[in-house]
Amino acid sequence: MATTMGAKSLGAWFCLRSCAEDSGICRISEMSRRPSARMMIAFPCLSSSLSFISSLRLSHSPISSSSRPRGAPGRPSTNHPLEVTLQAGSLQHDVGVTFLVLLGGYVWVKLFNSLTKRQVLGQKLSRKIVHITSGLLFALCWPFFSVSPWARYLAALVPASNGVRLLVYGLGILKDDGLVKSVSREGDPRELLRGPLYYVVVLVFCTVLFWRDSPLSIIALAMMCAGDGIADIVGRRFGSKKLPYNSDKSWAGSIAMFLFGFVVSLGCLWYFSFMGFYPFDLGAVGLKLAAVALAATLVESLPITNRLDDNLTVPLTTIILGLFLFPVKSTMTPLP
Ligand SMILES: Nc1ccn([C@@H]2O[C@H](COP(=O)(O)OP(=O)(O)OP(=O)(O)O)[C@@H](O)[C@H]2O)c(=O)n1
Ligand SMILES: C/C(=C\CO)CCC[C@H](C)CCC[C@H](C)CCCC(C)C
Repeated sequence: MATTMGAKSLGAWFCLRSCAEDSGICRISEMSRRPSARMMIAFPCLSSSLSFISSLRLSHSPISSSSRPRGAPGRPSTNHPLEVTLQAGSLQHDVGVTFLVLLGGYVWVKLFNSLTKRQVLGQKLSRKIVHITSGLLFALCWPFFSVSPWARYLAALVPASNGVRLLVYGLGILKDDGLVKSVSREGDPRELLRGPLYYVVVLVFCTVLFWRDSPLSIIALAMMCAGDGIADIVGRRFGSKKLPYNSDKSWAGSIAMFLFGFVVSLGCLWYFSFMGFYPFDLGAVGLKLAAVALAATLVESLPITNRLDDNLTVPLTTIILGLFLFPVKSTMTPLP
């Protein structure tokens, strides 16, 4: 208890020091706009359990020195022992978060496997819920990583290692009926090498390329996970009226995809804005987002699914159109 309090005050002191260095004047309101500070406010239990390392993270905000490439203007790169300690602290922190998210992903897929086994959920519905939730939950964990340049690469290890897992089981090197049942349509292990594998590849690309620097990543993931996922669930149940140009897809599925993709994207943008990553202005973003959601929905509805998987076409369309509508600020930092 005493250690935690001590660590927190030390962390707060580092934050004040960092704020003062960055802007000259530091106000508490400025602190609370920072993602790590937001995290502390929103998740006090998590923040206290992350204890000392987390407290040190207070000094690692997107606008603080550690996010700048070394040698970039603003603050000279030093080898001050304190800075080395802070960097080591955030590496430990990021490794810890990566491990927790990996574990979360594993438990999540297992949970749906067990619900399917106990016939609480049908296999198709269970697979779609895994499709809707896992990528989104993964992205919602991004704010818990530090602003170190290596954070995005560590985070990308989560979908990447799931990709390796899908390869191993999809190629039949190892057998795991539970995994196959939770993520395949018909229970054929080779299916893991298509939709699910593309899905985790898209997660890796969005994490490494856009990370929390641009709303593009989260919009692409919302359209792929929530939009495409709900189209299936609603379309199968209420999709009696088929689209004139595709008898496999329905108006109900496509309308649900547009609406749910749009609303979930908005929710995620608000969440990242609440965490302090980019501003959220409904008026400015609403129409653009609707245009992106419409384009993704149209592409998903085309009769091309046999040749091109929706897990590739939907995020790709979102990103291509989104690049024009939501310009990406270049903050890619080199690996240390
Ligand atoms: N716009 C849409 C999309 C899907 N569906 C319904 O959902 C089913 C599955 O669609 P789709 O996502 O294309 O399925 P798959 O390619 O089989 O599955 P996945 O993308 O998950 O691999 C369709 O047969 C259809 O009944 C729909 O009615 N309208
Ligand atoms: C069924 C799927 C796609 C078919 O269209 C989804 C496959 C999901 C992967 C096998 C598991 C992915 C795990 C995530 C990368 C991590 C989620 C972590 C979170 C905290 C639950």
